[in-house]
Amino acid sequence: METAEVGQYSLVPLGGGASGTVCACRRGGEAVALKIFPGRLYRRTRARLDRELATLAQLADTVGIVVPQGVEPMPDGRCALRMELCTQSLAGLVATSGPLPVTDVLVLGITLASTLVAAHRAGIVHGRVTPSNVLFRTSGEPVLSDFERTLRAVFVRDHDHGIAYLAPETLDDGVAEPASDLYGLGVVLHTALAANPPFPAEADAGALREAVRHTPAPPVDRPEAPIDLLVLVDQLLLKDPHQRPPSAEAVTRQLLRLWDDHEPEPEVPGAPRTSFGTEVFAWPPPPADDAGPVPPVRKNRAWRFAAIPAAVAIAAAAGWFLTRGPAEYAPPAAAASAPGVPSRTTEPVPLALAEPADLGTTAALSWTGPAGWEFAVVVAVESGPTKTTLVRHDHSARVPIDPRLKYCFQVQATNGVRVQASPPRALRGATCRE
Ligand SMILES: Nc1ncnc2c1ncn2[C@@H]1O[C@H](COP(=O)(O)OP(=O)(O)OP(=O)(O)O)[C@@H](O)[C@H]1O
Repeated sequence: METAEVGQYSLVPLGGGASGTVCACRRGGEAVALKIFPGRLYRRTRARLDRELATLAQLADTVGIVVPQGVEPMPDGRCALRMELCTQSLAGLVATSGPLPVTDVLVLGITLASTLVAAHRAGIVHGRVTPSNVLFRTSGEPVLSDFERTLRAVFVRDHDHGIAYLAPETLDDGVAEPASDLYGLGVVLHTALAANPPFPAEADAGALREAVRHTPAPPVDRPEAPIDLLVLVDQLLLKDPHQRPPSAEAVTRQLLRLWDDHEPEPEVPGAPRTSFGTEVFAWPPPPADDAGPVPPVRKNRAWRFAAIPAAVAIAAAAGWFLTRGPAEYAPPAAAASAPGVPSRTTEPVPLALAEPADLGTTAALSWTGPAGWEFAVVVAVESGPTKTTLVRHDHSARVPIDPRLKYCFQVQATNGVRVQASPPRALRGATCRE
């Protein structure tokens, strides 16, 4: 792949369009993705973009999305949006590896549907959920990128761009609603299962518009896939937004039920495996005096993703738990076996939250839990809102609190297959339901 040197930057172009060219960028010891804009950003656009990024950053606490880290100047005077560098997109993955195993499709679906739950609850509609906007982290975790609607509004693309992936109701005016994101999820899952989108992307634009508007999506030919998964994909791709599943929550619940019933495919020795975590571009060899760390090139590493990312597993559990109303706690056993929560085995693991320390405007929490699991802290105001924050492998956290209010706390743990919750702990005499 062609590499350009710009000042101290080594740039490998990954693709792009009207809103900019995305490049993998190595500079010093750091590797990032840069979306380099074709023109300058006006002050008002920049302010709107900054607000949008701040809102997205809140979502990134609980679900997998690529949140750009900010706009920065380039050595050649252009400016660029800096993002974490992912390995590849779903579009790239199916182009090289073919259809994904059903296990991976379920993980992908649960991850993306949970992400849409969080986005839609925050009032954010993505509007372009497509296979090239589904990326994979180096860990293999699938993430949704390209949420920045501000850029799409400023750098307007060719009217026919990406119509193979767009919901029929958005073809004319581009206005997307939550149901349009569900259609996008259908396109993504169809592509993951069939290695092609439902309608051929290379078709003539007029014929493609007609097909997206009127032709029923062709069924996916995967006899080994659960029939309910194939039916769900068909429902997501219905032309009438009102006939699609009612919400991202409903889709997440349905996918989690399928996950609970699903037996992962046995590995066939020598058979090609999905490589969610494989890097697809090779950096040029570093100059001899460049001793800084560079990201490892793992061109042939096959990596099978068969666990739900911790953030998503916890968000799914918390989502269920929250639908029961403010400050209403599910008992730990119920949380672990709640419908919709990944729970292949029910053997409890030791997980206990110590008495919280009241520091006025913060509470200090600490807990014990199984090694290697990831944790999230649930903070609920008595008869008020609840917030869940992923803290990964830490065993303590300080959380901001209002000195006037009573709180309940809980810790949730996940190994990517199960979620378990600690008994709740009260602060200032709050009543926490067991
Ligand atoms: N953070 C990133 N890390 C790695 N690759 C990325 C990253 N962001 C984008 N890409 C890849 O760069 C390419 C260009 O992305 P871009 O978002 O500009 O356009 P697109 O996704 O192809 O089209 P659309 O405008 O319809 O979303 C895509 O192939 C995408 O998968």
